[in-house]
Amino acid sequence: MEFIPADEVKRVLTFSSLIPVMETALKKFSNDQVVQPVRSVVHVKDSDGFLGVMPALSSTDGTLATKLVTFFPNNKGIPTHHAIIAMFNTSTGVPELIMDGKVITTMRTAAVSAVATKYLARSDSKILAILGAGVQARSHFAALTSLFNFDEVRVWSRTFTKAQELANEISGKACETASEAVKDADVIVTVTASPVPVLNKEWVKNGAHINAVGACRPDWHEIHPDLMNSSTVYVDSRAAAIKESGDVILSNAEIYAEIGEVMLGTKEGEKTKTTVFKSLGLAIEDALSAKLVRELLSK
Ligand SMILES: NC(=O)C1=CN([C@@H]2O[C@H](COP(=O)(O)OP(=O)(O)OC[C@H]3O[C@@H](n4cnc5c(N)ncnc54)[C@H](O)[C@@H]3O)[C@@H](O)[C@H]2O)C=CC1
Ligand SMILES: O=C([O-])C1=[NH+]CCC1
Repeated sequence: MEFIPADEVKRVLTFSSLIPVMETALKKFSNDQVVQPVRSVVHVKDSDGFLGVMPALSSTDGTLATKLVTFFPNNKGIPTHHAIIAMFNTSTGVPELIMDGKVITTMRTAAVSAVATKYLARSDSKILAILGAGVQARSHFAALTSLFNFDEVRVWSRTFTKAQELANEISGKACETASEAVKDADVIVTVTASPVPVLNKEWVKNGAHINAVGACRPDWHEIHPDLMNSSTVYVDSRAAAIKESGDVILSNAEIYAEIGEVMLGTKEGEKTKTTVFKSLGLAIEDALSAKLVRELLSK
């Protein structure tokens, strides 16, 4: 069977091609055009990692796929996330190919945040703050700056030298504290593997937009409950958020809408308060990204 390695995926996939596909994926998901259970997760206690199984069917796209993703936050010297995506024939169920899923996970997550930011942030957003300095921090910088012209980009990480490294790469400013990084920021991205909040209510300017991307476990949260409860909360999937998101579960915050509902126009984009987009990652994002990669490779 054909295997498409990471460097091939990386060679063809761009944010300009991926961002519109992610918008379509989110709309289809919130319009019941996708068959997708909440992912199954196997916790690997000894190393505090997990394996997630993420199947999705989009009949209108002729796409049946599943991603297998691992997140081992204690990995040192190798990435914390690894993944493969398998695609199947929708008429026969015959497996057609296996593709690396790490590049897709990295890029589609940031592409989804970029779409959410397009709908929820103020169009004149000037200051971007990134909390975390790993794979998703870099990817989010690339995706968000492909849509917005920020005057200033700030980075905070729990290890200052890591923040400095990333800030040097992107001509941004490294900050010693998260509160300094987010002061007056219009768009904030939280991309840490922290199990406890890294972002507090009193640091955030009213009306800012937050992409809350880490904390994909029910007992982990990145956003302080007071901030969750004083913001308008959007999610990628309601069903997933009430099962997987510690930010939602531990704060008991009300979910206003799925971001796909805002895109479809079935819910208004409510922007008067601070907005939080809680991202967990959807199988349909991976399935349609894999379909896109396949199409780009066949050109
Ligand atoms: N919503 C989604 O679709 C996806 C979410 N994620 C999540 O995004 C987060 C970042 O992922 P990557 O950048 O790939 O991981 P990474 O391992 O490359 O980077 C993690 C970052 O978190 C920081 N960190 C770790 N523990 C911390 C703590 N206790 N306090 C503060 N900072 C801490 C590290 O210093 C590093 O900057 C993870 O939580 C991951 O599970 C990742 C992929 C998809
Ligand atoms: O959707 C995804 O692939 C992931 N979400 C959190 C960790 C990996």
